Amino acid sequence: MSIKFMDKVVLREEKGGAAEVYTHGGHVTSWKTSLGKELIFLSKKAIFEPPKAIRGGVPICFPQFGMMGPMPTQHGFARNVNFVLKRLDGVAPTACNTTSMVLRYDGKGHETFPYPFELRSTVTLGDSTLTQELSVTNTGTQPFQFTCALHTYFRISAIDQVKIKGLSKCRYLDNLQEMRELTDDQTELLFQRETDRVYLAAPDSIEIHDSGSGRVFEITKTGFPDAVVWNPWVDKAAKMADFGDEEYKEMLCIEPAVAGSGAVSLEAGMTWRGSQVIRHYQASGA
Ligand SMILES: O=P(O)(O)OC[C@H]1O[C@H](O)[C@H](O)[C@@H](O)[C@@H]1O
Repeated sequence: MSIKFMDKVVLREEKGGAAEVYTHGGHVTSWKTSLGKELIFLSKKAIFEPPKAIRGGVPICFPQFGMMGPMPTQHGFARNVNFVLKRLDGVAPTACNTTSMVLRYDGKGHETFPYPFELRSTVTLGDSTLTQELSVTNTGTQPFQFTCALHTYFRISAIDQVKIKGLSKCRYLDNLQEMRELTDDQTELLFQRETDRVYLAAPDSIEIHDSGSGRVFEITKTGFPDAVVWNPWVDKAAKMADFGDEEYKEMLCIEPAVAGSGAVSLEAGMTWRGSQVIRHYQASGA
């Protein structure tokens, strides 16, 4: 792992849980239980050198998810630039379980996205929960459209030990079949190969059940209509310079997204909001 000096905020909650958020990309890179167990995947080969995006954690994809928008670069540019720490009204200076970071863009620097905006991400650590709230304000005079995602990399015991509940019968776009629209006919989603899907109008509650650790992650999203599910598997892992060849076995991305269901249109002066709350618990009998 290559690390240059970068600012990060360490969040702590009363029971002993902790999380880390870098100002680079407003990027959550770690979330640990009160027993010190890491819940978020961060690649051992992650490169901490702006403008490179950090591999793992929770990259904020904005103002574009994937190639769904006018920009030539995958996932927009918020994950490549520095956010500014924002003072939270009504929060005591000693409170250390929440942080708010802001990216202000003046519409200059990206020819294909000439629209000023303010993007704010607020991360709050609770007892067994991590909440991330995004807001986007159009600070310009023209309406604009955006797609986005909270590209969350979960740390799992082993990819053959996890299943996803909540996506059965959902329609999805398969990124491995030129975005062909299909329906998920499995009752639970298991992983035996590369998976890269945009679930359309996905339920707001999705669960990861990890039988290896006995852990359940319950993801509750609001504002994001879609959910992306991604695991690069063997060949794609081998092609990524900042990702270990075997690391696909320890991670799984579930990403609340504004993607296949269509972009958000934001009028001048208006604000859009989206959030996810991730709760973890041990399954009974585990
Ligand atoms: O390599 P990145 O630009 O970080 O993208 C990583 C992955 O992000 C999303 O999950 C997309 O659906 C995938 O197609 C992409 O490979």
